[in-house]
Amino acid sequence: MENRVIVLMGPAGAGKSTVASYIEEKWQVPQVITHTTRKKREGEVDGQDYYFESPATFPKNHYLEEVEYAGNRYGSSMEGLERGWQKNHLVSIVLDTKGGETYLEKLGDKVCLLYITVSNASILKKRLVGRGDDEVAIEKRLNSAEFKRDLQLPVEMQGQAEVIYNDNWDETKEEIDKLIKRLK
Ligand SMILES: Nc1ncnc2c1ncn2[C@@H]1O[C@H](COP(=O)(O)OP(=O)(O)OP(=O)(O)O)[C@@H](O)[C@H]1O
Ligand SMILES: Nc1nc2c(ncn2[C@@H]2O[C@H](COP(=O)(O)O)[C@@H](O)[C@H]2O)c(=O)[nH]1
Repeated sequence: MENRVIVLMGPAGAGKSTVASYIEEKWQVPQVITHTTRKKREGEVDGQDYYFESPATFPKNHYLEEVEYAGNRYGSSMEGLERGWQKNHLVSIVLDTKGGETYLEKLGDKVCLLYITVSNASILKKRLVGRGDDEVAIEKRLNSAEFKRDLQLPVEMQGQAEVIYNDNWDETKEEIDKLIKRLK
């Protein structure tokens, strides 16, 4: 079987991490862990949700791509991807759309792009509040250029990415199950 990576993109709060956890639990598709300088949210675990870095340690890793998102740095490594592929030929990674474009450029048909969004963007803030995010961090995120950019799938990826509207979790699971059965 050829190695492939499902790249999950979409606006903050759309449900990218929720989908990544679901496909890991239900379909044993491991998640590639990325690096960030962002502060841990309550319940997040180093090495499980992210490799949490300081501004001093972040540049010491070797990245396939790295971005700044709402004032924090994020990066993913080829080593992380290879570690995932040692466990399974199909893995997933959660990236912003800029990272998704880089993956497509660098990895070509090894990449399966999946854009998760919602029909009404006003629900996104409610989901971030419900997740327990800090109020100041939510405002900073919602006002960031990166959040606004990721409200739409960039033109370059239109027609190349699957799009799922995660308005209703039961319906989303059905869509995801169909996609994974095609890729497995
Ligand atoms: N279909 C859904 N209906 C209601 N709540 C949902 C749904 N999907 C996810 N959520 C909830 O919305 C919140 C945000 O989801 P999640 O953390 O997966 O979003 P995300 O896209 O990864 O966000 P971010 O980019 O900010 O990390 C979580 O509390 C999650 O449980
Ligand atoms: N291009 C990359 N984007 C990444 C990476 N790791 C996470 N992300 C994206 O950043 C934002 C914010 O994430 P959050 O956990 O702080 O909510 C989100 O869009 C993620 O998809 C990465 O290594 N590269």
